[in-house]
Amino acid sequence: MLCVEHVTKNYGSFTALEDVSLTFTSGVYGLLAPNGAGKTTLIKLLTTLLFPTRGQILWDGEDIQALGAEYRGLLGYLPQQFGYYPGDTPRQFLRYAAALQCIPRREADGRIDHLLETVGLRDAADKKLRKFSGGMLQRVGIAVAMLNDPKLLILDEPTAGLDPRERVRFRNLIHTLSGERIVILSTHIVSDIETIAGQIIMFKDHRLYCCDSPARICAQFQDKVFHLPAGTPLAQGQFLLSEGQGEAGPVVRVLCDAPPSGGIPVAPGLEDAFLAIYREEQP
Ligand SMILES: Nc1ncnc2c1ncn2[C@@H]1O[C@H](COP(=O)(O)OP(=O)(O)OP(=O)(O)O)[C@@H](O)[C@H]1O
Repeated sequence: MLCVEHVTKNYGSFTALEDVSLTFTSGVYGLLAPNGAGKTTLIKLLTTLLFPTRGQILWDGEDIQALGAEYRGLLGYLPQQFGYYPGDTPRQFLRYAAALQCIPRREADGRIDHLLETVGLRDAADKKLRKFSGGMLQRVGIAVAMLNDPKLLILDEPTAGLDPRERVRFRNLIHTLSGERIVILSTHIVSDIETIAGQIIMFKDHRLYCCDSPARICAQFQDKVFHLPAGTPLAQGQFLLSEGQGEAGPVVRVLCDAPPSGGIPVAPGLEDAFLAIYREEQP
């Protein structure tokens, strides 16, 4: 079990995270917040690339700083951008990564075959990485992160830049790999985690806003989301979520406490919740 206890992280006089407490057991956790909210900061703290200004992070009750290499040995991490040698094949690159982790060659080779199969790269195992698409490279990255069969798998915006098909494929892969481990996945793409994250963590004003299931987060906005015909002037207290196509033509999706005249109630989705929660924060 991983516990973040009252963690604050300052960069000089700027507070990126303030008094954050979280408990992670097994399953997929999605870190969902707008750019600059502190997702990468939390990930760097969890991967010991940064240390808290205040508070502590515990793995099974022991401080991860004190555990050091022992903690990093049970961690798999895919950063936003991972470095690789374009002239390598996935198999060569995975062997290199396994050697860095001191995994014996024979054990590594068996594991690499299994991982290449799992991430759907068996047929491309001996092709040069320079020829790979973004999605294929991300699958190599996740295979590297899985080499040590980690108990804790951390993925920082793993689907950024992938096309929809690769995104779905990657999501399925994460779901397959989650099993008994803790998977923490950062993103600002709602659809990436709506279906696979059991718990969604949101930050607001650099503090923890919630850690809850997608259904419970959406339930806060039950009976508050409506379709109105496009072009309807919005009254006070009505917030425009998005524009789109309804069954009877173009519509606007509106958040408001009382049903607007002519409004058709619709079930709130996680994207509605995201837009509603961060409505004061203009990009
Ligand atoms: N080394 C640093 N020095 C000063 N400020 C920093 C530093 N790293 C991050 N920040 C600031 O801390 C805040 C949180 O940054 P962080 O990268 O954690 O956000 P994020 O949610 O991961 O955003 P993104 O989705 O854009 O990566 C931002 O305002 C950022 O500018």
